[in-house]
Amino acid sequence: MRKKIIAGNWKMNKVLSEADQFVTAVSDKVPNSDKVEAIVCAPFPYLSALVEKTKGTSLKVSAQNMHFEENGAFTGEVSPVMLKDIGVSHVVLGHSERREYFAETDETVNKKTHTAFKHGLTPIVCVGETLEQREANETEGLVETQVKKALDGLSDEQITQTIIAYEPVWAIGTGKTASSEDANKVCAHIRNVIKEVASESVAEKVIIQYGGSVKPANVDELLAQSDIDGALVGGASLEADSFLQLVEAGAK
Ligand SMILES: O=C(CO)COP(=O)(O)O
Repeated sequence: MRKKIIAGNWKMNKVLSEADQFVTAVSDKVPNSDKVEAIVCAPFPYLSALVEKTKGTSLKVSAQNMHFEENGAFTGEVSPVMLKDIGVSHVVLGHSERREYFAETDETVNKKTHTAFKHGLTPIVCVGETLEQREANETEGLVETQVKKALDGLSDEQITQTIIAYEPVWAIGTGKTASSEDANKVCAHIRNVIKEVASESVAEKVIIQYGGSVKPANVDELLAQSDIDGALVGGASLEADSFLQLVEAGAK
């Protein structure tokens, strides 16, 4: 039985006092359970403070991006070495907003998955189609390519540890959720792709999240699906109460 992982992606939201209040309200309420894991993906300036504040609790702290190089002349970038050094455990890679606005490609996502593992960070790799691609029936092919390229060259052990987040772009921040059956179909397809590139036993272990307008009202139905092992949540992760409801749903 795979555990559920609920990750709240704050994107570019909150000032430090709000981030601090959120973690104060949430961290002690996250259960220490083998059924659910809870992660907050916070903006870079807060990571260090949040790692300190969550010590001794079950709430994990993730970055939302990083560079693939360890250091060097890359003004404005943050490296995996820095994230590891301050105690961050996870990093979101290839979010559709990074792909759309910041020229992230399958190739850079692949480089980043490799450096993430090199430095002991767990990658949350995002894949998903645009509305245009869905309407052209390209969803499965596109997601397959994104997954294969992101995981290229990783060992089976590393693939087992990778978290994949299926986030249809048209469902992000729009209030439109993929039906749980449609979301599950794509997540099951991703599991098949992993079976092909690694093995059945690896595919059975990999955590595949769904993301796109997940909220307390629809999370139970999504998590009840056979191949959806959690959620990557934007809007509904910004309020402590709503985030905790999502975590509770994952613990059921
Ligand atoms: O992009 C998302 C999480 O990474 C989803 O955002 P929303 O939950 O706001 O649709």
